[in-house]
Amino acid sequence: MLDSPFDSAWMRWLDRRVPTSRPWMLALPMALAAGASSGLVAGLACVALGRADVTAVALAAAAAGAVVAVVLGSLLCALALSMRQLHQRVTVMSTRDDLTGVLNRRQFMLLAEREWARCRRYEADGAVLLVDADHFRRINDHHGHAAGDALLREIVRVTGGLLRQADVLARADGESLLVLLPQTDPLGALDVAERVREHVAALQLDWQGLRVSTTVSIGVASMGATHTSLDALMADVDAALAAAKAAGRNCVRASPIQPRRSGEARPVISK
Ligand SMILES: Nc1nc2c(ncn2[C@@H]2O[C@H](COP(=O)(O)OP(=O)(O)OP(=O)(O)O)[C@@H](O)[C@H]2O)c(=O)[nH]1
Repeated sequence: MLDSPFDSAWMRWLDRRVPTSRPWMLALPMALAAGASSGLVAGLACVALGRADVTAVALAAAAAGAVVAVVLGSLLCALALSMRQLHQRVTVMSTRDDLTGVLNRRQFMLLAEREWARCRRYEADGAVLLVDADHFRRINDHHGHAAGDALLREIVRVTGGLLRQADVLARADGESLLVLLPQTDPLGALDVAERVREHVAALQLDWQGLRVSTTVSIGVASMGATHTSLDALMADVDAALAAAKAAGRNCVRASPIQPRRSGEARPVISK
């Protein structure tokens, strides 16, 4: 949950009492309570002053009180509903990437930190992938920034379609994505990375009659005992991506802590 002025105690109180679909649930009880109490007060005042028209004054006061309460209740409802919408919008803006709609890096790091702690606590498996589009500058240069944007969205769509519900997909920055794979061992992470690589390589964006495509290089790092912090893990995944780029792109490289596959000189898989 975000820290924001919308999280103040009174906002939360109001929010609980104003269901989106039934705003009258606040206005109606307020009107009844205000009408009854102002009628009662007016009636008592009439009795105290010895006036004869007790009932008429009490009824008039009750009606006036109810009207005022309905107006106030409606205003409060409108305020609560617009604050809620604003809160939802601020939450989306601060956690999601505008272009692709997936989580932003900041939010990813919060979730990764939690997963990191869980893995350490229970000695569980988990992995992070860093997926970076290859030579993306050329896409922008040849087809324009809008085509690059559309291709990025397609890469996100394709990648997201390959992940489980518990996995987390985020935009790291520019043309790179981060994937968090909870409960995934090193070989499982390599398999996911390889599938992402293959599916992106097969992607063909139809852009103004032209076929636009790209490949991705992917770094993989598993949450192992050798990492003393999440930062160390992220440094490993950066290094693995750099190795994939250096190896010619359109391939997957894992950080050295990955167990080796039989016969491999390095713990990597590639195209
Ligand atoms: N269309 C579009 N382009 C972006 C976005 N973010 C970053 N880029 C572009 O991605 C390109 C990244 O360029 P580089 O860092 O040189 O990397 P690259 O060309 O992909 O080369 P390698 O990563 O080394 O394979 C730049 O042209 C950026 O403008 C975006 O949101 N939309």
